[in-house]
Amino acid sequence: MTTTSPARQPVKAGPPKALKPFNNGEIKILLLEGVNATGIKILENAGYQIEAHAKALSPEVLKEKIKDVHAIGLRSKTQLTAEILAEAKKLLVIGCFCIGTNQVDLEYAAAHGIAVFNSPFSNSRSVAELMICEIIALSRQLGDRTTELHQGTWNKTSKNCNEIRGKTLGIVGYGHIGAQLSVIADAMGMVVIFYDVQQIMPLGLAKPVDTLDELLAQADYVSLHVPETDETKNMIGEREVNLMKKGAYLLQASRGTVVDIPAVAAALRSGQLGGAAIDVYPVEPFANGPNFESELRGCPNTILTPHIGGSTEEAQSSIGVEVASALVRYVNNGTTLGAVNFPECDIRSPSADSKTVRLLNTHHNVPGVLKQINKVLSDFNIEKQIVDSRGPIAYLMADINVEHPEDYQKIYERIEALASNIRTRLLY
Ligand SMILES: NC(=O)C1=CN([C@@H]2O[C@H](COP(=O)(O)OP(=O)(O)OC[C@H]3O[C@@H](n4cnc5c(N)ncnc54)[C@H](O)[C@@H]3O)[C@@H](O)[C@H]2O)C=CC1
Ligand SMILES: O=C(O)C(=O)COP(=O)(O)O
Repeated sequence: MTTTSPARQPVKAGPPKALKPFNNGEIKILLLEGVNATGIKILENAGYQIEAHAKALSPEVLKEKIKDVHAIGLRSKTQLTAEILAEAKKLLVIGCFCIGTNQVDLEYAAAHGIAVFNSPFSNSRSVAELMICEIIALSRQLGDRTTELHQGTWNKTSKNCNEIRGKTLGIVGYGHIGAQLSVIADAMGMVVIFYDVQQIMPLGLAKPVDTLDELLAQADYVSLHVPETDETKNMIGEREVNLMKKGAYLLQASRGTVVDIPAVAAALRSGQLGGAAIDVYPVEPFANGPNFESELRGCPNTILTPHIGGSTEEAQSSIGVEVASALVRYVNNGTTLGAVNFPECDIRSPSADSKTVRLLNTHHNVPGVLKQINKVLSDFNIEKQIVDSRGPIAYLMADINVEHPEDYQKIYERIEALASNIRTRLLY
Protein backbone atom coordinates (compact mmCIF):
# COMPACT_ATOMS: atom_id res chain seq x y z
CA MET A 1 0.00 0.00 0.00
CA THR A 2 1.32 3.42 -0.83
CA THR A 3 0.67 6.42 1.33
CA THR A 4 0.70 9.97 0.13
CA SER A 5 1.52 12.75 2.53
CA PRO A 6 -1.20 15.41 2.68
CA ALA A 7 -0.41 18.47 0.59
CA ARG A 8 1.03 21.28 2.68
CA GLN A 9 -1.76 23.76 3.28
CA PRO A 10 -0.78 27.42 2.83
CA VAL A 11 -1.46 29.63 5.81
CA LYS A 12 -4.63 31.54 4.97
CA ALA A 13 -3.85 35.21 4.62
CA GLY A 14 -6.69 37.71 4.58
CA PRO A 15 -6.48 41.06 2.81
CA PRO A 16 -3.52 43.13 4.05
CA LYS A 17 -4.08 45.58 6.87
CA ALA A 18 -3.95 49.25 5.91
CA LEU A 19 -1.62 50.46 8.63
CA LYS A 20 -1.89 54.00 9.91
CA PRO A 21 0.52 56.07 11.96
CA PHE A 22 -0.08 56.12 15.69
CA ASN A 23 1.88 59.25 16.50
CA ASN A 24 2.34 61.33 13.34
CA GLY A 25 -1.17 62.70 12.79
CA GLU A 26 -1.84 63.78 9.24
CA ILE A 27 1.12 63.35 6.89
CA LYS A 28 2.27 66.63 5.31
CA ILE A 29 4.51 66.62 2.27
CA LEU A 30 6.35 69.47 0.55
CA LEU A 31 7.08 68.93 -3.16
CA LEU A 32 9.60 71.16 -4.96
CA GLU A 33 10.99 71.67 -8.47
CA GLY A 34 7.91 70.58 -10.41
CA VAL A 35 7.54 66.96 -9.30
CA ASN A 36 5.50 65.21 -12.00
CA ALA A 37 1.70 64.90 -11.75
CA THR A 38 2.03 61.09 -11.65
CA GLY A 39 3.81 61.36 -8.31
CA ILE A 40 1.42 63.99 -6.92
CA LYS A 41 -1.55 61.73 -7.73
CA ILE A 42 -0.08 58.79 -5.80
CA LEU A 43 0.59 60.98 -2.77
CA GLU A 44 -2.90 62.50 -2.98
CA ASN A 45 -4.45 59.04 -3.16
CA ALA A 46 -2.52 58.14 -0.01
CA GLY A 47 -4.40 60.98 1.70
CA TYR A 48 -1.37 63.17 2.41
CA GLN A 49 -1.58 66.94 2.68
CA ILE A 50 0.49 68.26 -0.24
CA GLU A 51 2.14 71.62 -0.85
CA ALA A 52 3.66 71.57 -4.35
CA HIS A 53 5.95 74.22 -5.89
CA ALA A 54 7.09 74.37 -9.52
CA LYS A 55 10.53 75.72 -8.52
CA ALA A 56 13.14 75.31 -5.81
CA LEU A 57 12.75 77.49 -2.70
CA SER A 58 15.41 79.82 -1.35
CA PRO A 59 17.29 78.35 1.65
CA GLU A 60 15.59 80.86 3.98
CA VAL A 61 12.07 79.93 2.85
CA LEU A 62 12.95 76.25 2.82
CA LYS A 63 14.17 76.41 6.42
CA GLU A 64 10.73 77.69 7.46
CA LYS A 65 8.67 75.31 5.32
CA ILE A 66 10.62 72.19 6.24
CA LYS A 67 9.85 72.63 9.96
CA ASP A 68 6.33 71.36 9.64
CA VAL A 69 6.51 68.52 7.10
CA HIS A 70 6.92 64.74 7.39
CA ALA A 71 8.17 64.24 3.85
CA ILE A 72 9.85 66.33 1.18
CA GLY A 73 10.22 65.70 -2.55
CA LEU A 74 12.85 67.50 -4.63
CA ARG A 75 15.05 67.22 -7.73
CA SER A 76 18.70 68.08 -8.31
CA LYS A 77 18.59 71.77 -7.40
CA THR A 78 17.44 71.87 -3.79
CA GLN A 79 20.37 71.52 -1.40
CA LEU A 80 19.34 69.71 1.78
CA THR A 81 22.37 70.51 3.89
CA ALA A 82 22.78 69.57 7.55
CA GLU A 83 21.93 73.19 8.40
CA ILE A 84 18.58 72.99 6.62
CA LEU A 85 17.81 69.47 7.83
CA ALA A 86 18.45 70.61 11.41
CA GLU A 87 15.20 72.62 11.12
CA ALA A 88 13.21 69.58 10.02
CA LYS A 89 12.07 68.22 13.35
CA LYS A 90 9.20 66.11 11.98
CA LEU A 91 10.85 64.91 8.76
CA LEU A 92 10.63 61.14 8.21
CA VAL A 93 11.65 60.80 4.62
CA ILE A 94 13.18 62.56 1.59
CA GLY A 95 12.31 61.66 -2.00
CA CYS A 96 14.83 62.69 -4.67
CA PHE A 97 12.71 62.66 -7.84
CA CYS A 98 15.91 62.17 -9.89
CA ILE A 99 19.01 59.93 -9.95
CA GLY A 100 21.62 62.02 -8.12
CA THR A 101 21.44 62.25 -4.32
CA ASN A 102 24.54 64.42 -3.83
CA GLN A 103 22.27 67.41 -3.04
CA VAL A 104 21.24 65.76 0.25
CA ASP A 105 23.48 65.29 3.30
CA LEU A 106 22.80 61.55 3.37
CA GLU A 107 24.81 60.83 6.51
CA TYR A 108 23.13 63.57 8.50
CA ALA A 109 19.74 62.33 7.34
CA ALA A 110 20.48 58.71 8.34
CA ALA A 111 21.87 59.76 11.71
CA HIS A 112 18.57 61.55 12.37
CA GLY A 113 16.37 58.66 11.24
CA ILE A 114 15.41 60.22 7.89
CA ALA A 115 15.36 57.74 5.00
CA VAL A 116 16.25 58.97 1.49
CA PHE A 117 14.88 57.45 -1.72
CA ASN A 118 15.68 58.22 -5.37
CA SER A 119 14.91 56.88 -8.80
CA PRO A 120 18.03 54.94 -9.80
CA PHE A 121 17.40 54.60 -13.53
CA SER A 122 14.14 56.13 -14.77
CA ASN A 123 15.90 58.92 -16.68
CA SER A 124 19.00 56.98 -17.81
CA ARG A 125 17.65 56.40 -21.32
CA SER A 126 16.80 60.11 -21.70
CA VAL A 127 20.37 61.13 -20.81
CA ALA A 128 21.86 58.49 -23.14
CA GLU A 129 19.69 59.67 -26.04
CA LEU A 130 20.76 63.28 -25.47
CA MET A 131 24.40 62.18 -25.56
CA ILE A 132 23.89 60.41 -28.89
CA CYS A 133 22.19 63.49 -30.29
CA GLU A 134 25.09 65.65 -29.12
CA ILE A 135 27.81 63.34 -30.43
CA ILE A 136 26.38 63.83 -33.92
CA ALA A 137 25.62 67.51 -33.38
CA LEU A 138 29.23 68.20 -32.31
CA SER A 139 30.63 66.19 -35.22
CA ARG A 140 28.61 68.30 -37.66
CA GLN A 141 29.01 71.60 -35.77
CA LEU A 142 25.22 71.93 -35.69
CA GLY A 143 25.18 74.43 -32.84
CA ASP A 144 27.36 76.91 -34.69
CA ARG A 145 25.62 76.43 -38.06
CA THR A 146 22.16 77.02 -36.66
CA THR A 147 23.26 80.07 -34.65
CA GLU A 148 24.92 81.56 -37.75
CA LEU A 149 21.88 80.97 -39.92
CA HIS A 150 19.53 82.45 -37.31
CA GLN A 151 21.76 85.51 -37.53
CA GLY A 152 21.46 85.50 -41.35
CA THR A 153 24.88 83.97 -42.22
CA TRP A 154 24.99 81.12 -44.78
CA ASN A 155 28.15 79.07 -44.03
CA LYS A 156 28.13 75.82 -46.00
CA THR A 157 31.31 73.92 -45.00
CA SER A 158 32.59 70.39 -44.44
CA LYS A 159 35.83 71.39 -42.68
CA ASN A 160 36.33 69.30 -39.52
CA CYS A 161 32.86 67.76 -39.94
CA ASN A 162 32.85 63.97 -39.66
CA GLU A 163 30.70 60.88 -39.55
CA ILE A 164 30.62 59.15 -36.17
CA ARG A 165 30.89 55.67 -37.73
CA GLY A 166 34.16 54.01 -36.70
CA LYS A 167 35.09 56.78 -34.24
CA THR A 168 35.99 55.97 -30.63
CA LEU A 169 33.67 56.93 -27.79
CA GLY A 170 35.26 56.89 -24.33
CA ILE A 171 32.69 56.54 -21.53
CA VAL A 172 33.80 57.52 -18.04
CA GLY A 173 31.51 55.80 -15.50
CA TYR A 174 29.89 52.66 -16.95
CA GLY A 175 26.79 52.62 -14.73
CA HIS A 176 23.15 52.90 -15.76
CA ILE A 177 23.67 55.82 -18.15
CA GLY A 178 27.15 54.91 -19.39
CA ALA A 179 26.07 51.35 -20.22
CA GLN A 180 22.90 52.52 -21.99
CA LEU A 181 24.93 54.98 -24.07
CA SER A 182 27.42 52.21 -24.85
CA VAL A 183 24.73 49.98 -26.37
CA ILE A 184 23.31 52.70 -28.64
CA ALA A 185 26.74 53.98 -29.74
CA ASP A 186 27.84 50.43 -30.47
CA ALA A 187 24.74 49.90 -32.64
CA MET A 188 25.60 53.08 -34.55
CA GLY A 189 29.01 51.73 -35.50
CA MET A 190 31.15 53.51 -32.91
CA VAL A 191 34.07 51.83 -31.16
CA VAL A 192 33.27 52.01 -27.42
CA ILE A 193 35.84 52.00 -24.63
CA PHE A 194 35.08 52.75 -21.00
CA TYR A 195 36.73 53.44 -17.67
CA ASP A 196 35.08 52.68 -14.33
CA VAL A 197 36.43 52.18 -10.82
CA GLN A 198 34.39 48.98 -10.60
CA GLN A 199 34.81 45.91 -12.74
CA ILE A 200 31.70 45.91 -14.94
CA MET A 201 30.66 43.53 -17.70
CA PRO A 202 31.21 45.20 -21.09
CA LEU A 203 28.12 45.29 -23.32
CA GLY A 204 28.27 44.55 -27.04
CA LEU A 205 31.76 45.18 -28.39
CA ALA A 206 32.68 47.73 -25.72
CA LYS A 207 36.09 47.31 -24.05
CA PRO A 208 37.22 48.47 -20.62
CA VAL A 209 40.50 50.35 -20.23
CA ASP A 210 42.60 50.37 -17.06
CA THR A 211 43.03 54.09 -16.51
CA LEU A 212 41.34 57.37 -17.23
CA ASP A 213 44.52 58.59 -18.96
CA GLU A 214 44.38 55.67 -21.35
CA LEU A 215 40.78 56.47 -22.23
CA LEU A 216 41.55 60.15 -22.76
CA ALA A 217 44.42 59.33 -25.12
CA GLN A 218 42.34 56.98 -27.29
CA ALA A 219 38.89 58.56 -27.50
CA ASP A 220 37.54 60.91 -30.18
CA TYR A 221 34.61 61.67 -27.82
CA VAL A 222 34.79 61.58 -24.02
CA SER A 223 31.44 61.32 -22.23
CA LEU A 224 31.28 61.69 -18.43
CA HIS A 225 28.77 59.66 -16.38
CA VAL A 226 30.19 59.51 -12.87
CA PRO A 227 28.46 60.67 -9.67
CA GLU A 228 29.61 63.68 -7.65
CA THR A 229 32.11 62.39 -5.08
CA ASP A 230 35.40 63.63 -3.59
CA GLU A 231 37.22 61.48 -6.18
CA THR A 232 35.35 62.86 -9.20
CA LYS A 233 35.80 66.53 -8.25
CA ASN A 234 37.67 68.27 -11.10
CA MET A 235 38.30 64.88 -12.68
CA ILE A 236 38.68 66.68 -16.00
CA GLY A 237 40.98 69.70 -15.72
CA GLU A 238 43.81 71.26 -17.76
CA ARG A 239 46.03 68.16 -17.51
CA GLU A 240 43.29 65.77 -18.65
CA VAL A 241 42.10 68.02 -21.49
CA ASN A 242 45.68 68.13 -22.78
CA LEU A 243 45.86 64.32 -22.67
CA MET A 244 42.92 64.18 -25.09
CA LYS A 245 43.52 63.96 -28.85
CA LYS A 246 43.69 67.37 -30.51
CA GLY A 247 40.22 68.24 -31.78
CA ALA A 248 38.44 65.60 -29.64
CA TYR A 249 35.06 66.35 -28.08
CA LEU A 250 33.96 66.44 -24.43
CA LEU A 251 30.40 65.61 -23.29
CA GLN A 252 29.49 66.46 -19.72
CA ALA A 253 26.05 65.63 -18.24
CA SER A 254 27.15 64.25 -14.87
CA ARG A 255 27.61 66.88 -12.14
CA GLY A 256 29.06 70.38 -12.42
CA THR A 257 31.90 69.67 -10.00
CA VAL A 258 33.40 66.96 -12.24
CA VAL A 259 34.84 69.39 -14.81
CA ASP A 260 37.08 72.42 -14.39
CA ILE A 261 35.15 74.83 -16.61
CA PRO A 262 37.90 77.48 -17.15
CA ALA A 263 40.28 74.73 -18.36
CA VAL A 264 37.68 73.42 -20.81
CA ALA A 265 36.81 76.92 -22.06
CA ALA A 266 40.52 77.64 -22.70
CA ALA A 267 40.92 74.34 -24.59
CA LEU A 268 37.86 75.10 -26.73
CA ARG A 269 39.20 78.55 -27.62
CA SER A 270 42.69 77.23 -28.41
CA GLY A 271 41.35 74.38 -30.60
CA GLN A 272 42.74 71.64 -28.33
CA LEU A 273 39.11 70.54 -27.99
CA GLY A 274 37.04 70.40 -31.20
CA GLY A 275 33.85 71.04 -29.27
CA ALA A 276 31.93 70.29 -26.10
CA ALA A 277 28.38 69.59 -24.96
CA ILE A 278 27.82 70.73 -21.39
CA ASP A 279 24.57 70.14 -19.47
CA VAL A 280 25.64 70.69 -15.84
CA TYR A 281 27.62 73.47 -14.16
CA PRO A 282 29.37 74.11 -10.83
CA VAL A 283 26.80 76.83 -10.12
CA GLU A 284 23.39 76.53 -11.75
CA PRO A 285 20.85 79.38 -11.78
CA PHE A 286 18.15 79.13 -9.16
CA ALA A 287 15.29 79.67 -11.63
CA ASN A 288 14.66 80.00 -15.36
CA GLY A 289 15.50 83.40 -16.87
CA PRO A 290 18.33 85.45 -18.38
CA ASN A 291 20.72 84.61 -15.54
CA PHE A 292 23.44 82.30 -16.86
CA GLU A 293 27.09 83.34 -16.62
CA SER A 294 29.94 81.09 -17.73
CA GLU A 295 33.33 81.20 -19.47
CA LEU A 296 31.79 78.72 -21.89
CA ARG A 297 29.44 81.27 -23.43
CA GLY A 298 30.63 82.06 -26.95
CA CYS A 299 33.14 79.18 -27.17
CA PRO A 300 33.29 77.54 -30.63
CA ASN A 301 31.23 74.42 -31.33
CA THR A 302 29.96 74.37 -27.77
CA ILE A 303 26.46 73.12 -27.03
CA LEU A 304 25.19 74.48 -23.72
CA THR A 305 22.00 73.03 -22.24
CA PRO A 306 20.33 73.94 -18.91
CA HIS A 307 20.59 70.60 -17.04
CA ILE A 308 17.97 68.89 -19.20
CA GLY A 309 19.60 65.45 -19.50
CA GLY A 310 16.74 63.75 -17.64
CA SER A 311 14.04 66.20 -18.65
CA THR A 312 11.67 64.19 -20.84
CA GLU A 313 7.98 63.46 -20.30
CA GLU A 314 8.75 59.73 -20.16
CA ALA A 315 11.47 60.04 -17.54
CA GLN A 316 9.61 62.50 -15.33
CA SER A 317 6.42 60.46 -15.45
CA SER A 318 8.07 57.21 -14.39
CA ILE A 319 10.24 58.95 -11.77
CA GLY A 320 7.03 60.42 -10.30
CA VAL A 321 5.50 56.97 -9.91
CA GLU A 322 8.66 55.30 -8.64
CA VAL A 323 9.67 57.81 -5.96
CA ALA A 324 6.13 58.64 -4.76
CA SER A 325 5.42 54.91 -4.37
CA ALA A 326 8.62 54.46 -2.34
CA LEU A 327 7.59 57.37 -0.08
CA VAL A 328 4.12 55.90 0.50
CA ARG A 329 5.55 52.44 1.22
CA TYR A 330 7.95 53.92 3.76
CA VAL A 331 5.43 56.21 5.47
CA ASN A 332 2.57 53.68 5.53
CA ASN A 333 4.45 50.40 5.98
CA GLY A 334 7.99 51.29 7.06
CA THR A 335 9.56 49.54 4.06
CA THR A 336 13.06 50.81 3.31
CA LEU A 337 13.76 48.78 0.15
CA GLY A 338 15.61 51.05 -2.29
CA ALA A 339 16.67 53.63 0.34
CA VAL A 340 20.08 55.10 -0.46
CA ASN A 341 21.17 55.89 3.12
CA PHE A 342 19.34 53.28 5.22
CA PRO A 343 19.52 49.52 5.76
CA GLU A 344 16.99 47.92 3.40
CA CYS A 345 14.21 46.06 5.26
CA ASP A 346 10.72 44.82 4.49
CA ILE A 347 8.20 42.46 6.07
CA ARG A 348 4.91 41.07 4.79
CA SER A 349 1.82 43.12 5.64
CA PRO A 350 -0.28 41.79 8.50
CA SER A 351 -3.83 40.69 7.64
CA ALA A 352 -6.69 43.17 8.01
CA ASP A 353 -8.38 41.29 10.85
CA SER A 354 -5.22 41.05 13.00
CA LYS A 355 -4.43 43.01 16.14
CA THR A 356 -0.98 43.70 14.81
CA VAL A 357 0.96 46.82 15.64
CA ARG A 358 4.10 47.53 13.61
CA LEU A 359 7.09 48.99 15.41
CA LEU A 360 9.66 50.85 13.31
CA ASN A 361 12.80 51.81 15.17
CA THR A 362 15.93 53.49 13.84
CA HIS A 363 18.69 53.12 16.40
CA HIS A 364 22.42 53.44 16.96
CA ASN A 365 24.17 50.27 15.84
CA VAL A 366 25.74 49.37 19.21
CA PRO A 367 25.96 46.09 21.15
CA GLY A 368 22.99 45.15 23.34
CA VAL A 369 20.29 47.18 21.55
CA LEU A 370 18.16 44.23 20.48
CA LYS A 371 18.20 42.81 23.98
CA GLN A 372 16.76 46.09 25.29
CA ILE A 373 14.16 46.40 22.55
CA ASN A 374 13.01 42.81 22.92
CA LYS A 375 12.79 43.24 26.69
CA VAL A 376 10.13 45.88 26.05
CA LEU A 377 8.38 43.68 23.49
CA SER A 378 8.59 40.48 25.52
CA ASP A 379 5.17 41.06 27.12
CA PHE A 380 3.59 40.64 23.67
CA ASN A 381 3.66 38.08 20.91
CA ILE A 382 6.22 39.15 18.29
CA GLU A 383 4.82 37.87 14.99
CA LYS A 384 7.68 38.97 12.78
CA GLN A 385 10.87 40.91 13.23
CA ILE A 386 13.72 42.01 11.00
CA VAL A 387 16.70 44.20 11.71
CA ASP A 388 19.57 45.33 9.56
CA SER A 389 22.37 47.83 9.94
CA ARG A 390 24.28 50.15 7.68
CA GLY A 391 27.36 51.69 9.28
CA PRO A 392 26.46 53.42 12.52
CA ILE A 393 22.69 53.09 12.22
CA ALA A 394 20.33 50.14 12.29
CA TYR A 395 16.65 49.77 11.45
CA LEU A 396 14.21 47.36 13.04
CA MET A 397 10.73 46.38 11.87
CA ALA A 398 8.62 44.25 14.19
CA ASP A 399 4.97 43.18 13.98
CA ILE A 400 3.59 42.63 17.46
CA ASN A 401 0.22 41.32 18.52
CA VAL A 402 -1.21 43.88 20.93
CA GLU A 403 -4.67 43.11 22.38
CA HIS A 404 -5.30 46.43 24.11
CA PRO A 405 -4.90 49.74 22.26
CA GLU A 406 -3.97 51.43 25.55
CA ASP A 407 -0.66 49.52 25.35
CA TYR A 408 0.36 51.35 22.12
CA GLN A 409 1.47 54.46 23.99
CA LYS A 410 3.37 52.38 26.55
CA ILE A 411 5.33 50.50 23.88
CA TYR A 412 6.07 53.69 21.99
CA GLU A 413 7.30 55.55 25.07
CA ARG A 414 9.47 52.71 26.35
CA ILE A 415 11.21 52.15 22.99
CA GLU A 416 11.67 55.88 22.49
CA ALA A 417 13.24 56.19 25.94
CA LEU A 418 16.04 53.71 25.12
CA ALA A 419 19.48 55.36 24.88
CA SER A 420 19.97 53.74 21.47
CA ASN A 421 16.82 55.30 19.99
CA ILE A 422 17.07 57.65 17.01
CA ARG A 423 13.46 57.52 15.85
CA THR A 424 10.47 55.39 16.70
CA ARG A 425 7.21 55.00 14.81
CA LEU A 426 4.20 52.82 15.48
CA LEU A 427 1.71 51.82 12.80
CA TYR A 428 -1.50 50.04 13.75
N1 LIG B 1 22.25 65.72 -16.61
C1 LIG B 1 21.22 65.11 -16.05
O1 LIG B 1 20.09 65.54 -16.16
C2 LIG B 1 21.46 63.86 -15.28
C3 LIG B 1 22.66 63.64 -14.64
N2 LIG B 1 22.87 62.50 -13.92
C4 LIG B 1 24.18 62.30 -13.30
O2 LIG B 1 24.80 61.17 -13.88
C5 LIG B 1 25.43 60.42 -12.87
C6 LIG B 1 25.57 58.99 -13.30
O3 LIG B 1 24.30 58.38 -13.35
P1 LIG B 1 24.11 56.80 -13.40
O4 LIG B 1 24.76 56.25 -14.61
O5 LIG B 1 22.69 56.53 -13.20
O6 LIG B 1 24.91 56.38 -12.11
P2 LIG B 1 25.44 54.94 -11.72
O7 LIG B 1 25.65 54.97 -10.26
O8 LIG B 1 24.57 53.88 -12.31
O9 LIG B 1 26.87 54.87 -12.47
C7 LIG B 1 27.96 55.65 -12.10
C8 LIG B 1 29.21 54.86 -12.43
O10 LIG B 1 30.34 55.69 -12.17
C9 LIG B 1 31.35 54.87 -11.61
N3 LIG B 1 32.30 55.71 -10.89
C10 LIG B 1 32.18 56.27 -9.67
N4 LIG B 1 33.29 56.97 -9.37
C11 LIG B 1 34.13 56.85 -10.43
C12 LIG B 1 35.42 57.33 -10.71
N5 LIG B 1 36.08 58.10 -9.83
N6 LIG B 1 35.98 56.98 -11.88
C13 LIG B 1 35.34 56.19 -12.78
N7 LIG B 1 34.10 55.70 -12.56
C14 LIG B 1 33.51 56.03 -11.40
C15 LIG B 1 30.60 53.92 -10.71
O11 LIG B 1 31.36 52.78 -10.40
C16 LIG B 1 29.37 53.61 -11.56
O12 LIG B 1 29.55 52.47 -12.37
C17 LIG B 1 24.51 60.62 -11.64
O13 LIG B 1 25.21 60.42 -10.44
C18 LIG B 1 24.07 62.05 -11.80
O14 LIG B 1 24.96 62.87 -11.11
C19 LIG B 1 21.90 61.54 -13.83
C20 LIG B 1 20.71 61.72 -14.45
C21 LIG B 1 20.37 62.90 -15.18
O1 LIG C 1 18.57 62.70 -12.11
C1 LIG C 1 19.54 63.46 -11.92
O2 LIG C 1 20.47 63.22 -11.15
C2 LIG C 1 19.62 64.72 -12.68
O3 LIG C 1 20.65 65.33 -12.73
C3 LIG C 1 18.38 65.25 -13.26
O4 LIG C 1 17.99 66.20 -12.33
P1 LIG C 1 16.63 67.02 -12.47
O5 LIG C 1 15.52 66.08 -12.08
O6 LIG C 1 16.51 67.44 -13.89
O7 LIG C 1 16.79 68.14 -11.51
